[in-house]
Amino acid sequence: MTLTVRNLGFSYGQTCILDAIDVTFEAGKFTVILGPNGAGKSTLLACLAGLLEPQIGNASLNGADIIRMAPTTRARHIGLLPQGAETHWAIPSEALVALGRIPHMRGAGPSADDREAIKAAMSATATEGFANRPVTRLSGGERARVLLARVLAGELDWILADEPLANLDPGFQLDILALLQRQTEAGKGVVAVLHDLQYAVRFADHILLLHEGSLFAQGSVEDVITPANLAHVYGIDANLFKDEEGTIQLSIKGKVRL
Ligand SMILES: Nc1ncnc2c1ncn2[C@@H]1O[C@H](COP(=O)(O)OP(=O)(O)OP(=O)(O)O)[C@@H](O)[C@H]1O
Repeated sequence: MTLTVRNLGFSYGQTCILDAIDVTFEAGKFTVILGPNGAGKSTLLACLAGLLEPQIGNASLNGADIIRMAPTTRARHIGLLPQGAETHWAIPSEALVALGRIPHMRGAGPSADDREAIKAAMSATATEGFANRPVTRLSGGERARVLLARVLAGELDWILADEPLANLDPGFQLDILALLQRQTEAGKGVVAVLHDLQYAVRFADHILLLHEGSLFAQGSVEDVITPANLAHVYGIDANLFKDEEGTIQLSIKGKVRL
């Protein structure tokens, strides 16, 4: 399963938001999209999820244009965890997670497979404890985990996650990153927008660095997280180094002095 973006351009009215984006996403890899606020990260994910139609070029799954796929077919392959998803519907958590199985259901309620997938997703996100509680009565971090469980329950080939760590405490942030990493080890493709460069360095197999709607750099951590790229895109003074255990870490010293 290959997810590909070819010469993709997206505009709101006359304003160009994404320009000439070319990427091949690989299954079994953790791809992290980085870039400053407003760089176009969420817009790119929305194009990959088939929610926005690019005016130029396309996003395709195994050669099929994503925007032209039947919504149910698309939903069996690609799941989007949107940024800061609010829920105003007092639906019990487990019922919300069960919605992630709808693309697989054939009419007559959940099958044994559906129930198993819902249980596994809730266990992986440590959300079983509030299965019966309405999502409107959860904390921001608890709700974020339930929403991720909904995507996991779909057992999709591709998980697109827009800032999946927002609202999570450091322990859960690491749990969720490890969980997403396990998905890639099981052969799924994960594409996540992150703002935390340290986590990107630690977890990414491939990094896309967006800047003002263009793909400023892409490649491995060492290819992309360079002092010159970080200074240009974020205006920060930072560099990679190896700690005593030989693990690559990022040191952020501050803003670039002009
Ligand atoms: N519905 C819209 N109409 C017009 N412009 C929009 C709309 N949605 C987003 N934009 C603009 O598109 C640009 C890219 O937005 P996008 O949400 O993709 O950025 P982002 O990189 O995800 O940012 P952030 O890190 O702040 O979440 C921004 O300049 C934003 O103001």
